[in-house]
Amino acid sequence: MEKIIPFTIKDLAKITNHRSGEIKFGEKMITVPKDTDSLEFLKTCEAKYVLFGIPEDIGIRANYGRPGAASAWDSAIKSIANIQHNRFCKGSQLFVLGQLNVSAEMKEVEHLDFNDIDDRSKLSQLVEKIDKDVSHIIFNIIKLGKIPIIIGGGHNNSYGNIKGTALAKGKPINAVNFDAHSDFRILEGRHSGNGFSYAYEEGFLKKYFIFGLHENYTSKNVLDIIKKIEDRVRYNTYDSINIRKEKDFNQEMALALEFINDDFFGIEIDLDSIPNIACSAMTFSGFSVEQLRQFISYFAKNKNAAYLHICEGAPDLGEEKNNHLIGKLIGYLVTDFIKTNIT
Ligand SMILES: N=CN[C@@H](CCC(=O)O)C(=O)O
Repeated sequence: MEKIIPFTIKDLAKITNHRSGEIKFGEKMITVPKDTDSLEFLKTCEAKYVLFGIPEDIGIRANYGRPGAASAWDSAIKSIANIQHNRFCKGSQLFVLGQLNVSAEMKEVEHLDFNDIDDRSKLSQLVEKIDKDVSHIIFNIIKLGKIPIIIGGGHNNSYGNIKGTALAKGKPINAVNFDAHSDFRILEGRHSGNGFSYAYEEGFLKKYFIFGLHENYTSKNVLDIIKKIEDRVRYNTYDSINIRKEKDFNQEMALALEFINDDFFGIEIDLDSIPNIACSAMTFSGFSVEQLRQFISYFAKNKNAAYLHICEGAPDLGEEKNNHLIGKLIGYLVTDFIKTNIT
């Protein structure tokens, strides 16, 4: 776990706005004591959930996207530290592991250009490097019987989450992905658009349900591939649920759960499925925040839910005066997960 920058009690104190008569998550969340190995500490720690940040956007750059998602972790942890610790949710359920140290990699990509074939290959190689670290860390967390809550970063990190969980569980896992995009693009070198196809091809992902695909942004090629493997990969579209009303949101959640619930599954949330959220693939049309919150609550209730990954939110691409809002949204999603997760 040497690639982790631990989050200390001092870091937490700096971002918590203390008020007399109130108790904030920042006063109750668990951090690793000074000079203690995170993993050793985690073995003895009672908190069930492990918060882990991946402040990178290299996978997004390698996918011709707009960088900015590296800033979501900072924004999220600041918001989470200021949630009220009360009868509805307790900060002490969360261990703040810290963030993946990607500073060297982020420096390296500053001047790389997606349009240059050599640069693109360098970007993909760096994504592979991050994949290894992410899967190693997720493996260790899950092996200890804990539940990771991962704040990205690009959706490329679905690969490391799935691989790490599968290795820890000793078998391939399933995933449900609330997303406008399939991220099942061809195996052309790693990036944020092919985390699930790589995990599938390499045998870490068994069954995959994509919830709320945007019909306008899914290629014929991907639809054809998915059609051929529909015993293992299924989807519904946002358009068929919220626009044409051919399908019902709640019934679709039940169908998706039935599909993936024969084994452990990861819950993947891409914030580019929600309108007006600053993201690489920002949109004005999509499911509401309330639908997303209901989705997390619904899937978290199941004992097979192995982790939660929230990604692609990019405060740096948002309005300067309101760039705390993505962190605040992530805070709601994290507490929705904790409040209903019963594993
Ligand atoms: N993870 C997101 N993948 C989408 C969006 C790409 C982008 O614009 O950043 C995709 O590959 O289509």
